[in-house]
Amino acid sequence: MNKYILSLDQGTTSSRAIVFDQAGNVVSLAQKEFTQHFPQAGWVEHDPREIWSTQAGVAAEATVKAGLNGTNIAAIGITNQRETTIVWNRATGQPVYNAIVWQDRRTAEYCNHLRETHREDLIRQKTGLVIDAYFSATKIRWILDNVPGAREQAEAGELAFGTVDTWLVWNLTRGVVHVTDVSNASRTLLFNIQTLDWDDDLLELFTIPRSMLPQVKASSEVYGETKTTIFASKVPIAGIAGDQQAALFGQMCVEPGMVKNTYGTGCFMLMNIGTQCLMPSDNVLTTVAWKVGGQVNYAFEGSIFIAGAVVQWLRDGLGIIRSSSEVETLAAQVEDSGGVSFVPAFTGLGTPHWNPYATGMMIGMTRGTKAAHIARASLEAIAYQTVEVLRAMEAAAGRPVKELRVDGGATANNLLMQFQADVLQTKVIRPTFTETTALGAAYLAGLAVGYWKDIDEIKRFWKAERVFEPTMAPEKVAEGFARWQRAIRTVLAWTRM
Ligand SMILES: Nc1ncnc2c1ncn2[C@@H]1O[C@H](COP(=O)(O)OP(=O)(O)O)[C@@H](O)[C@H]1O
Ligand SMILES: O=P(O)(O)OC[C@H](O)CO
Repeated sequence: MNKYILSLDQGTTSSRAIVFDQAGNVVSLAQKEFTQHFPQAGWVEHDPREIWSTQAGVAAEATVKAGLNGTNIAAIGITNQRETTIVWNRATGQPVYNAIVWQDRRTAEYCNHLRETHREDLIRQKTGLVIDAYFSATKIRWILDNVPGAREQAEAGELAFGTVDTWLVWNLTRGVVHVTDVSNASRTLLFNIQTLDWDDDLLELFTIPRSMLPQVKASSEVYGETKTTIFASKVPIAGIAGDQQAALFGQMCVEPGMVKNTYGTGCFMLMNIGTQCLMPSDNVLTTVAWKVGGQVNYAFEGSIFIAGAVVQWLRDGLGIIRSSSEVETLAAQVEDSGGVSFVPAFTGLGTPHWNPYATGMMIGMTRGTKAAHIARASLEAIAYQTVEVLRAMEAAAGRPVKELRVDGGATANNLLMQFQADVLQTKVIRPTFTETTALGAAYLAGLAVGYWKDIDEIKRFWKAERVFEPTMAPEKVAEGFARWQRAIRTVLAWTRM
């Protein structure tokens, strides 16, 4: 009987499930968007039950579409939007509050206070991260402080915390397994990436009881078996990684120095730095890439909070396009942005600025400004933010980046990819298969159960579909980037910190 790997990819805007065969090909795919809740300015929440129901729904759909049932599935791999925080009651399995999403800024004030009163460099040495509302710790603390009775229940050992991977495994095993993997743990601001354990000093600082936390496992091992009725038989859950780390693995950036950039809701650039935990002084993060075969691999990361989401905003907020793909046709109607600069800092700024209060700004409009110029300025904003991150990463690594592997929904946009290569002055390589996040989780799961022998076997599945070579004159590149930097400075001058 042929066997397959089922990958569950729980993203910020949708839940996806993909069935892969042994050659790394897609056999079937199902996807469902779910509700975004914005209860106050700067707050972003998801309903954990909707995360689970959409994920369970697409898992069943993809399996059925492929004509399979649980007996044909060798293993399940899970990958997820990271940092998003869920706290639930261990006995009932019910969340005590909505999931607080990675983009949520409600704890920015508290982070500012922490920055003033605590040694940020010490926290950085332990976690590889900066103090920012982006990460899970302050979100857990907020739930314990604001949901009536939550702190008492947590202290009595009645509550469990998890990032989305943990929540999915808990539900897939009906409350039997409470685990996460090292890559997700490294995004919480509670995990010491040197000792690879939850850090007692940080737990004390954020007043979080250790009993709430999941057990931290490798990214590729059998964590348990499914107990849900979705599958006719028990299926091993054998791979977990945060979506950006999974994409790094799916892109086969397995050698130090290899870099990928994923263009989804946000943009996340990761560079493999090998087995040593290096801490650059710049605002580049250090994170755990994965633990496979007993070996931990680290990565540098640059995080951009708004990338493809700016295109969604043009569609849903401004209504100047009907579908995301229309942005390319619209932007192609003009040669350039006509002097318009757009900084889409809708949820603050990440790397390298780390400013939670920054908001969006569009500047340089005239009577001649058309929707096409705004579309173009939006795509340019994605590309220029990426330039800032890549330059910071090069400074951290002490060497230039020669090529960038790209993936994610917005890489379908050829105009954006060509402009990206131009302004980076670096080769941009798009693989044949751009759902690398799901692929990475599938690889991790497959390796754990012997579906694939080793990394060398899966390496040969990666193939370039198109290489975008830089063609723009260097003076033009420099002029455009200088204008972008001026726009960023203007946003930061406008913003309080
Ligand atoms: N042709 C396109 N040009 C630019 N952006 C696009 C295009 N197609 C999709 N996108 C953007 O890509 C994002 C979806 O990518 P995806 O990788 O599915 O993201 P996520 O995993 O964050 O939900 C959306 O924000 C969407 O606006
Ligand atoms: O849902 P995505 O793919 O935009 O990824 C979100 C990141 O994991 C946030 O850190």
